[in-house]
Amino acid sequence: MDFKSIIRDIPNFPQQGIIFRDITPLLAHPHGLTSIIQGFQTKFVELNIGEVDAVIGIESRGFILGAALAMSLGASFVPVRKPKKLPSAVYRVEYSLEYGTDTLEIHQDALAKGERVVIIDDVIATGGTAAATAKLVQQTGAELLAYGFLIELDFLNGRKALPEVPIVSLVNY
Ligand SMILES: O=P(O)(O)OC[C@H]1O[C@H](OP(=O)(O)OP(=O)(O)O)[C@H](O)[C@@H]1O
Ligand SMILES: Nc1ncnc2[nH]cnc12
Repeated sequence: MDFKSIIRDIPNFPQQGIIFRDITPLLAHPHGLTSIIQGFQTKFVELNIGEVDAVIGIESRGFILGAALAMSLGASFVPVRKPKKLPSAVYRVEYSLEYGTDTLEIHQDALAKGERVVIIDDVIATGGTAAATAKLVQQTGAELLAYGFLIELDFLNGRKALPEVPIVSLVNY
């Protein structure tokens, strides 16, 4: 499937100068989500990352892709959320976005030490969100195997902000 031809470009959203890559038309396509998940799985197999115990999905668009991948792999799904959403004890990290700053949290008991995990999100821009999520995973003691992004904005060099694990992206701009 030609993802790029289905993803919609919205200029000047949510701020002047940003081209927002809108994945809703791809999610609306009857085979869109299946093709994305197949894309992740094929690339993870090629990279030989091995058995995945848990998929970490980053709020909110990462929940859609992460939950679908977890189902397909027969793995756990663990949400990383914006602040004050998770009800039990959390680890917390602050990070920068392409536009603004934010905080992310994970439940302290969400992952066991040594659990083998991948982090999934729709977009890597500056890499701040994904790097913050790796810090949260590190605090739990789980093992980060790889990242999966539907979209990578190459010109922002986000992958330079990430730890040295394989990075899969399905569409590049
Ligand atoms: O690489 P970065 O510069 O950190 O940017 C990437 C993040 O920005 C977007 O999230 P947003 O905060 O807009 O949240 P949403 O998924 O809830 O719309 C996107 O879904 C990624 O999570
Ligand atoms: N340009 C962009 N399009 C969609 N999501 C984003 N998240 C950060 N930058 C983005």
